[in-house]
Amino acid sequence: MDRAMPEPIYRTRGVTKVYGTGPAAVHALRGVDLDVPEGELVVLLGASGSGKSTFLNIIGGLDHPSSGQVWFRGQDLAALSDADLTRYRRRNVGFVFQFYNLIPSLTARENVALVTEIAEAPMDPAEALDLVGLGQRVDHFPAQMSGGEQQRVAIARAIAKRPDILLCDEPTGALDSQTGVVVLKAIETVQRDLGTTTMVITHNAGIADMAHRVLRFVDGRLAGVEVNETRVAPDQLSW
Ligand SMILES: Nc1ncnc2c1ncn2[C@@H]1O[C@H](COP(=O)(O)OP(=O)(O)OP(=O)(O)O)[C@@H](O)[C@H]1O
Repeated sequence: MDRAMPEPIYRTRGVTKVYGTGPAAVHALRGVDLDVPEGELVVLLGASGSGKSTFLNIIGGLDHPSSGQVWFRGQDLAALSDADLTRYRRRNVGFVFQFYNLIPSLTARENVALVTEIAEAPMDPAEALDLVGLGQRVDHFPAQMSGGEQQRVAIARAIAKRPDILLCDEPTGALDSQTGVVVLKAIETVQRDLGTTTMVITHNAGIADMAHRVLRFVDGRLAGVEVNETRVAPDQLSW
């Protein structure tokens, strides 16, 4: 192993995913080998359909690969039963998607509490909301908040159970750039203050400058991995 590389939180080898069969088969992933170091902020770039979401869904335990291995801290996810994969997902993984999926009839605090009530050692919902800069908004309903604020509630909800990994699929995709920066700041705070390994899919190549590591997907393959020597703060990104 490369000595400069800390023990990876994820290791994937030969991961493929084929949707459908015969002439209609779609080869979404064509053999992905990757090591993700613990605690990093990783950005995934690539054209639409290049396999980014499929890859994130597989390492997040939402889907199984067609072949290949995914190890999470040495545990082969492909070998887990559906029940064990669900347990892994619940304990270890926080998800954030493009659309916030908050429950409209619940306040910010109550939306986060839905998760903390079933987690093992959660944060207080107010603490999680404070971390993403919403300490003053805990009793607001989604309709009373901007898109960026709602997305930060979704981030608070994802991290309140103290997951080891935060997986974000186009978290700023529905936001203007100014609001997007505030959301990216919240994601960076989580990665830095909690040490949560964080992976972010984006179509906005400028966002890659805030990452430790940048993964480029092309047609179901990992075409390149770059390590940023210096990182750019979210409010200094150009996009
Ligand atoms: N459930 C599915 N059934 C069939 N094909 C699928 C399914 N999910 C994804 N695909 C196909 O797999 C390929 C990879 O899709 P994926 O969503 O992983 O790409 P992506 O890089 O995340 O794209 P985008 O940036 O548009 O979200 C695409 O050709 C897509 O149409």
